[in-house]
Amino acid sequence: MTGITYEDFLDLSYEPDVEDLVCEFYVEPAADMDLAAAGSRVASESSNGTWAELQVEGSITDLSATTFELGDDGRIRVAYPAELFEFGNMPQILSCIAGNIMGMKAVERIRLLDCEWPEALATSFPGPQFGTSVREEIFDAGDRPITATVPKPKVGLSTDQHVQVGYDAWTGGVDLLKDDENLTDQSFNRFEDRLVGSLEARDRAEEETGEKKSYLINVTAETEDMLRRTDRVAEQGGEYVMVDVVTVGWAGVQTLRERAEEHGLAIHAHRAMHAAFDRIDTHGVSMRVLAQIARLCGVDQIHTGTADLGKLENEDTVGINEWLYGDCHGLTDVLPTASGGLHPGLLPELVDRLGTNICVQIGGGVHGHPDGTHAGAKALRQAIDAAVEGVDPETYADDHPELRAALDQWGTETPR
Ligand SMILES: O=C(O)[C@H](O)COP(=O)(O)O
Ligand SMILES: [Mg+2]
Repeated sequence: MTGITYEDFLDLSYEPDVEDLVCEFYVEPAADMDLAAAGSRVASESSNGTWAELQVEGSITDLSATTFELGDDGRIRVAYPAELFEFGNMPQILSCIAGNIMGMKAVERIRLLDCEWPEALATSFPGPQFGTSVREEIFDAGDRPITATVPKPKVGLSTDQHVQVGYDAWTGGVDLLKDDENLTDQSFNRFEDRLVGSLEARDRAEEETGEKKSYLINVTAETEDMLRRTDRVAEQGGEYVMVDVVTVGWAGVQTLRERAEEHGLAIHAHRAMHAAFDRIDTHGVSMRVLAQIARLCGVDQIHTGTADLGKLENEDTVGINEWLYGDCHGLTDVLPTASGGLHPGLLPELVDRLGTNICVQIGGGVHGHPDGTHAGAKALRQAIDAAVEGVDPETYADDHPELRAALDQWGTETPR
């Protein structure tokens, strides 16, 4: 029998194995602890230790995590052995690396900042089916970002109104109609009616414009309902489903990913509620890690912010997007979506900061156009075209009246 205490989880000479999952945390220790003590408690509680000394036999420490780096700025790095995890089970992994430690009294604050995913663990997940290729494969969008719009008000439109707004937006030049995060199957706008009506309107819009159009319909629900709705999207000839990944939970996303592949459907991920985890920058789970999890679980598009240009607080949108584009042991990349308080006047700066390999999603900045949704959609497309061509929007607006009206309305101000 050997006694094992939390101090056994600290080893500054440890060199992580290539199969370890390495996590970086920011830690503020409790008042009566230093960073070494708090850091060892983190590794202990998130793997196989606890507050008390344990008497164990055999090689149980093979499953222990090791804190191997203590930074002056409160950053620590912890290595987790692969055997600690059930491969392909995201909830189990998160119950380790972002579980009890988030509420543990040994730390005042703790934030999971970043993960280095080892190959075997990363590839035990499917990753996205399509990722950034949707721009080319579905929309033939060339060099420009694809565009989406969410009808506003976010809930309350009848099905007929919602369908009409979609038609007006599509024919104005928008690629994707998107449901809002809290619209699913309510009494004023039933999922089934909205699905059938919108895809019929999509077909008409495609015929009129000669462009491919698609619909991000929100299937967020209890898992069995979500799958039934996904089946219906496929039966009706949709290309995408949309899901609120944080509120539905990662188990639900994993299940949805399997069903989406059976139908060849892409997944658009809305991140509603992410800020409960990542808004306070000294605590929780960073958006960077949430985006990594989403990629492993297999979403094709995800909201990653607007690089500080919109109405929502943003963590490092550029850095998160770079991670989503970068190599992760051969997993397909993810198309970042910029959304939340955007309007046409912000697009040159947005494209400057984020590039064109994105989806630009605008709600209020389309439907709040002084001449309505159709004109708002035209203004959005004109602003995109101007940004991609590198033409100043003021100049472009000289012979594009819809863009002119949008610029007169909102200028280049960032809304709140
Ligand atoms: O779901 C979203 O992304 C938001 O509803 C965007 O809406 P907004 O463009 O009006 O901020
Ligand atoms: Mg919304």
